[in-house]
Amino acid sequence: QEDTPIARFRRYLQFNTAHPNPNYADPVSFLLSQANAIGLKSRTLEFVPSKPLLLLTWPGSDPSLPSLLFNSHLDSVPAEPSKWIHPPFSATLTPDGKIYARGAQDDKCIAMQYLEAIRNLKAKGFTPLRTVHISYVPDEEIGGVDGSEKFVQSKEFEDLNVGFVLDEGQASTGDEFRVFYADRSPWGLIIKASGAPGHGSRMYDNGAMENLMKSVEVITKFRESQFDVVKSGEAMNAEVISVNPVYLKAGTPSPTGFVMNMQPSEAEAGFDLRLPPTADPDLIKKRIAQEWAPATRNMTYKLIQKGPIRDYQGRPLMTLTNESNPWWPVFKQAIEAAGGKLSRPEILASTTDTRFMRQRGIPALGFSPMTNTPILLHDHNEFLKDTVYLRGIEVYESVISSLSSFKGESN
Ligand code: MET
Ligand SMILES: [Zn+2]
Ligand SMILES: [Zn+2]
Repeated sequence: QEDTPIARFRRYLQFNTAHPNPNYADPVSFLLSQANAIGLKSRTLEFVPSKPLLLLTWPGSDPSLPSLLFNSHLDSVPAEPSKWIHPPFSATLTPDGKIYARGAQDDKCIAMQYLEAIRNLKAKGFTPLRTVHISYVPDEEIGGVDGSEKFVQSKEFEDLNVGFVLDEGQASTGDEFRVFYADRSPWGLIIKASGAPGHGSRMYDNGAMENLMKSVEVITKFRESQFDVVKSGEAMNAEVISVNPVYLKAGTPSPTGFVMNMQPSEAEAGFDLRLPPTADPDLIKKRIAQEWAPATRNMTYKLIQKGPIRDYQGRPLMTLTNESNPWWPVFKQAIEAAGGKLSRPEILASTTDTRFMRQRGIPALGFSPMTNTPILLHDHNEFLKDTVYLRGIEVYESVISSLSSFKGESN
């Protein structure tokens, strides 16, 4: 079997780590064998049975300095194989260099690039001043409750004395690398309507479907108001509140589908809501209770909040990207030293595990070195080009060597 960076990346992509039953054991043992080959220390933590967290360590020459943590998640979102041009866990490499796999961008690329960069730095005889850790965590895609959240609350994490974190970002369609100083907070919203059941032919008020559809209209209006701000150019996507319908559930099932001449007594809809870091969560909660799922329309709702919205001091979860964050210029210069350019720091439209580190006041940036690449996370036919992947390894060599050589004390 070939043993090149691309072959190793493809092997890692071939583990089926999709929810709801991600294979964690096999990718962890693969990563472990890679770590052993490179000569990194390793530990497998299990905060929840069968949900391993792999922690790799490259000790620095001054272990008293705060360390660096490079995080990536092991899991992936599901894929619909029939809608892909190549099977999502085949990691097919096309003649033009595209590697197709669920996870190619989100976020198995960085998982392997961290390792390849360290492999190369070691081969060049580089030794870090600060200790470098890599964490491979479970369950990010379902909120991180049994993964990063438990990890950052653990004694093991405390003992790492982490000074700065890099975690996943998102692809850039242009020549510049993107970097993210905050995420949006993810809420799941389930609204439920109930109403009188009745014959499909009858017209009456306050049916469950009618009540639900009224709410859907109200929410759609709010969605449009937010989207208009983006379309007019006043704000970026990630700077407004997004609310997108993700499922609808109603009707009386029959063997061939649904009973057509009955109006159901219950109807339900699910929404993905994302709040930018400075949004007021209480205001949106009020809006949900009063306008989106009002009891006066026989509606109830459930809000599923995943993770923190503020840090321990009650501040929005944001990492500074100016000179007052001593890691920032070091990171920026490392990108430039690798021949890259960073675009203006952004808020990430989606969500990552960095919110758990930022909650503790640890500076954390989102960064996945992919330029000239379509943004395909959670999409069909997710792919990454081999040349983009290999350039990313060089970028991390620069980033890891610069950050781990940084003498200045940050905290
Ligand atoms: C539900 S927590 C966030 C999981 C995933 N990274 C997302 O942004 O959708
Ligand atoms: Zn991800
Ligand atoms: Zn994802």
